[in-house]
Amino acid sequence: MSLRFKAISDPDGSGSNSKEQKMDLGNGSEVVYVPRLLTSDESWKFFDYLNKEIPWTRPTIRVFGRSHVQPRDTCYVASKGLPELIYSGYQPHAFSWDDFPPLKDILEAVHKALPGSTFNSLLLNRYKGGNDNVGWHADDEKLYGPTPEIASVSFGCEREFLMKKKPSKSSQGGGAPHNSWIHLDVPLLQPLLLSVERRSDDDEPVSKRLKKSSNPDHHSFTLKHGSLLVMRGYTQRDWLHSVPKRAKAEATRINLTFRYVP
Ligand SMILES: O=C(O)CCC(=O)C(=O)O
Ligand SMILES: [Fe+2]
Repeated sequence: MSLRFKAISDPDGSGSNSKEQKMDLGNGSEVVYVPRLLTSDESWKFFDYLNKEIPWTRPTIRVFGRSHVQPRDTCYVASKGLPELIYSGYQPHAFSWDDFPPLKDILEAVHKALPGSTFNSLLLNRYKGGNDNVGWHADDEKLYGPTPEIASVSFGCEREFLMKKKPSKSSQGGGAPHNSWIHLDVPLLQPLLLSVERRSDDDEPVSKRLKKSSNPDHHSFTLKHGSLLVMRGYTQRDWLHSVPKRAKAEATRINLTFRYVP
């Protein structure tokens, strides 16, 4: 069985962000993909600004009781008065939206694409080549509540974004591990060939860009320059995601994940 993105509105094929596509992951989890939230030119302007102006840091974090230098640069922006974010034993300094005005323009584009959604904090990541990555995790910090909506905007080098289902409760503890759970840190999907920038990709249904997999518990997306990917519902409770190392991804990618802290 293969789950497919369903185009929910593409009346004119104009290449605007009306080409929103939804994927129902089951049990109240959903992913939405907007291939072109921003035009390529706009997106390169934002990329250059962010690459140069954001005070990127590469903190030491704790994972499974061990200290590591996080394998990507990061920065955090949040509205005043929100509780502090702590992840992997690291508490980032919260910069203000006024420190980086173009972020407010990107946030406005996200809000416009997702009517009714509100975001008041932002985690920025910069991957300076194919070695930089984010391992399997869920953004399930209590701070975000049980069903956080996370809006992820990507700039620069296309990278693969993998999702896999967490083991079901019945397979945790006691019995044999869930089949697909054995290689926790090894992507189970073969890498997609990183596509060379092809204009026509914009018009290609995301279903065609999905790795063909017989396993409905694993999905792979190539996140394009200027695209928006939204995870909502119970996605953080039931699924993990990662951006794995890719030797061929030499160029820099910047990703912004907008979140809401109630
Ligand atoms: O870079 C990405 O696409 C994902 C980043 C991410 O998962 C995170 O910041 O929590
Ligand atoms: Fe994440």
